[in-house]
Amino acid sequence: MHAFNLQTKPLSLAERLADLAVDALIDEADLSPKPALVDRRGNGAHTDLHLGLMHASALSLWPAFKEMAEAAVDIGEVGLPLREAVGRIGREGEQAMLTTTHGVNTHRGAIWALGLIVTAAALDAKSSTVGAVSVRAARLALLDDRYAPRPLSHGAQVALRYGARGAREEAQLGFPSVLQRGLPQLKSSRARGHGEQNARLDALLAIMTDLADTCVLYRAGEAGLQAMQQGAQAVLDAGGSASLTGRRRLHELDQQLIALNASPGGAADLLAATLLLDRIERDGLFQGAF
Ligand SMILES: CC(C)(COP(=O)(O)OP(=O)(O)OC[C@H]1O[C@@H](n2cnc3c(N)ncnc32)[C@H](O[C@H]2O[C@H](COP(=O)(O)OP(=O)(O)OP(=O)(O)O)[C@@H](O)[C@H]2O)[C@@H]1O)[C@@H](O)C(=O)NCCC(=O)NCCS
Ligand SMILES: Nc1ncnc2[nH]cnc12
Repeated sequence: MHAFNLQTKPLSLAERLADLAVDALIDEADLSPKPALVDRRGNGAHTDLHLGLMHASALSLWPAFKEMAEAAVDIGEVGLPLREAVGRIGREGEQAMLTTTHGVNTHRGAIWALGLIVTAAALDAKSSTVGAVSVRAARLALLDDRYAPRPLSHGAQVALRYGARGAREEAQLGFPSVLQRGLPQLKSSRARGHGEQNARLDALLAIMTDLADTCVLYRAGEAGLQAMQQGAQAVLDAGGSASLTGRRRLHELDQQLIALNASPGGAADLLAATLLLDRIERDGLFQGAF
């Protein structure tokens, strides 16, 4: 008999969804050149983040994503018991992330967005279109978790100061930045033959054109948000990241946002959500033997 058992056990639905979520986070981190964000080139506008930390953080979240999907399978319906189970698992995931990163917030927004998507997808693996999954995710996000602490987070501070719609509202509305900006741009750039990396960059830029990114508002105020939205639109208007002029505009945007300390971390999370929903819809969830 061979020393190794080369037959791998089929993944459960929860394991497959956790794999897809972690892959989406790693694909987002690796995508380059992203304006003012951590990527293969460097740390963007961040002093406390780097690519290795983003990868380690993504991997540390695998158990939380798996547990959220398992809770969805066990509980079986959208309701307060599932919302509160997922809230508890999300908070534990945040702790695992902070232990891994020694206290740096790498993926708080991503735990929220991708956690809801993983949970919603696991609730009904046969109904895994982008529309169906995002509606279930929104219904979950609309429920109030009685055990959630209400800290004066960066998002809460800019909501008070500017009246901005943050991560919570984005999910409660069914991820409009993903469904109306990121995914249509990803598909149209792919259809124009721009190549996968450029299509993903264009999807990120499309999200940035309209998002009230609370990271940018917190770090650089309304001037920073305007620079992000207008600069992203200028890249797309110039032909996107696959064109020479678009690439020049993208470089200018990178420099401008770094100078303003305006890192679009919320848009990065929503790109990861875009990639995850795209993979779930394109590849389906029935590759294992669950
Ligand atoms: C409901 C929560 C999302 C909490 O939301 P809230 O707005 O109160 O909290 P924040 O701590 O500000 O986190 C929100 C994060 O979401 C991302 N984001 C920003 N704008 C948007 C948007 N318009 N739409 C969607 N997502 C958005 C963003 O995450 C990224 O940025 C993070 C870095 O930001 P920050 O901490 O501000 O860091 P720095 O500027 O670098 O500051 P310094 O530390 O250097 O000073 C990074 O992590 C990215 O992920 C926002 O930060 C939800 O989190 C919640 O309720 N959690 C509790 C547990 C729970 O119920 N979980 C459910 C699991 S399904
Ligand atoms: N690539 C990235 N750089 C900085 N902050 C982020 N938050 C999520 N992804 C990020």
